[in-house]
Amino acid sequence: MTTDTAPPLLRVEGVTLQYQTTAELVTATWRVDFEARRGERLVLLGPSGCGKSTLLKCVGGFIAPVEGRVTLAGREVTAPGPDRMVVFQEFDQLLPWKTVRQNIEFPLRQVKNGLSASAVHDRAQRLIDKVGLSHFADHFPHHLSGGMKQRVAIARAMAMEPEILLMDEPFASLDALTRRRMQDELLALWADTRFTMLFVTHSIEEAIIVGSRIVVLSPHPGRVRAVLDARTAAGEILGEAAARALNEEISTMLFSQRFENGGGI
Ligand SMILES: Nc1ncnc2c1ncn2[C@@H]1O[C@H](COP(=O)(O)OP(=O)(O)OP(=O)(O)O)[C@@H](O)[C@H]1O
Repeated sequence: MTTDTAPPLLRVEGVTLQYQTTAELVTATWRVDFEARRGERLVLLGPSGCGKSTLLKCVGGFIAPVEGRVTLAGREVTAPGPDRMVVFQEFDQLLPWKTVRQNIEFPLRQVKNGLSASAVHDRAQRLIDKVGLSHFADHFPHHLSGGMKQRVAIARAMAMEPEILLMDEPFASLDALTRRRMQDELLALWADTRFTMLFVTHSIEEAIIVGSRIVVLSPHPGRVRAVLDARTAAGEILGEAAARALNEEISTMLFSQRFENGGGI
């Protein structure tokens, strides 16, 4: 459970991330610092190109920082691992030749010295039930809607019981109604299991709905502009007026930067 005195689960310290292309060296983020406590829903919010996805990939262990470091539960992140599962935006992240159940069971079976066959089955079934896909367990991905596919991707990631769930704009490709429903479902799932989540979005509304704290990043290269609470001191969802005020505060921050930097959100 989250306590303010517990050491942070995730620490991102002075992280600069770059891409070397044939033409140039692209600096995606510049000396970024933030922390996530256990059980927290931390959102990375910022305009397109500010390095949100690159930061997520770095926490995932897919990209190494050129400066700074990332630690999870005190261990430096140097490679991908089952303690950090990622859910992407794309609908095609599932294996099309496997059913819902097989998609969820597959990574569980890959874990060395892992679970018995019956434990794999039970854990997959529990997650299938949790995300409301009990009637679709034996369906293939092409029979599912976009929202259902994202539920499978979330269930698959959660079945691994990672230390932290990394979500890269997971609902961005969904229609507005489904997106809203998925946000609520994600919060219900969180209320049930209190997992730690790092969630990337460029939607201010989504950040305020989904996050308990929001890291606002400045435009390219991404730097931390502010870290804001998106819940009351008691951890409750913000009232309408407080949510609107927070939205305005963030909009002002992002739009003033936009004109300072001549860039677009
Ligand atoms: N593979 C790559 N090679 C070179 N540059 C890259 C690569 N991937 C990203 N970049 C650049 O790094 C910067 C950060 O990109 P990133 O995708 O992390 O931003 P983002 O905030 O997630 O944007 P969006 O919201 O549009 O997805 C951008 O300038 C982008 O052009």
